[in-house]
Amino acid sequence: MDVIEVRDLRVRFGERDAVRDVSFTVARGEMYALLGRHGAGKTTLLEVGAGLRRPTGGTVRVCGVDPYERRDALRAGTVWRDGGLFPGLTVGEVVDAWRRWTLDPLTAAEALRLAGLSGLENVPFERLTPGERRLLDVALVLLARSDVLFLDEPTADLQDAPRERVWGVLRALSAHGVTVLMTTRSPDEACRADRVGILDEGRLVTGGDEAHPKAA
Ligand SMILES: Nc1ncnc2c1ncn2[C@@H]1O[C@H](COP(=O)(O)OP(=O)(O)OP(=O)(O)O)[C@@H](O)[C@H]1O
Repeated sequence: MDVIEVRDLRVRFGERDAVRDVSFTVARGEMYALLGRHGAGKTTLLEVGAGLRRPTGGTVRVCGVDPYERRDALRAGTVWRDGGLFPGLTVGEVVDAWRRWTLDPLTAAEALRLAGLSGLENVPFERLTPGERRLLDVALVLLARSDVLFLDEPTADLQDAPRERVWGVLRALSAHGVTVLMTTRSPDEACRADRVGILDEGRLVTGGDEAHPKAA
């Protein structure tokens, strides 16, 4: 079954369609990158997929359910580009605090291992590199056993080594069946995903259901 199904999606702000007639699917364990320029509609699409915004038209299903109506029923996590700021706390303290708000969480050690941050429990948040901060955000959504990730420009502004580290973690998660819908403005980054959908002024100009290797 496709984990993410987007059909004829339209999102209108006032007089303007930010997303129009967009259809695509993402299979379990697949990494799908939405590539587009500034203002192309990537974040809006991610918000709808994550159940944070109701579409104007069309449908979105995540694991077969409407993410806007039944967000609590989904094990889906979202990481925004700006990410969390946790001054004054160590990595372990951040994760422990998050666990207290999470139903049936993973252990802190397991979430940090999956996010490639094992051994950093005692490191203050301020000492983390930008890449490690991004991965800490990933660890926090993994705590809730999320198997669908919506990632807003996960490698933006990272240098080569931390970017590789983030990709390594995402690849490992994908290999274990985690489904990833990510956005990027970089064609090079997009091409590293299993599939790329190019968004231009709200329309998916390529990357709809015409090419779907994992469904074959
Ligand atoms: N809440 C809103 N109200 C009105 N217009 C909005 C709102 N959110 C987004 N837009 C508009 O919708 C269009 C798509 O915006 P969106 O943020 O989805 O693009 P994006 O591809 O994510 O861009 P960026 O790469 O800059 O994040 C833009 O024209 C934007 O100005």
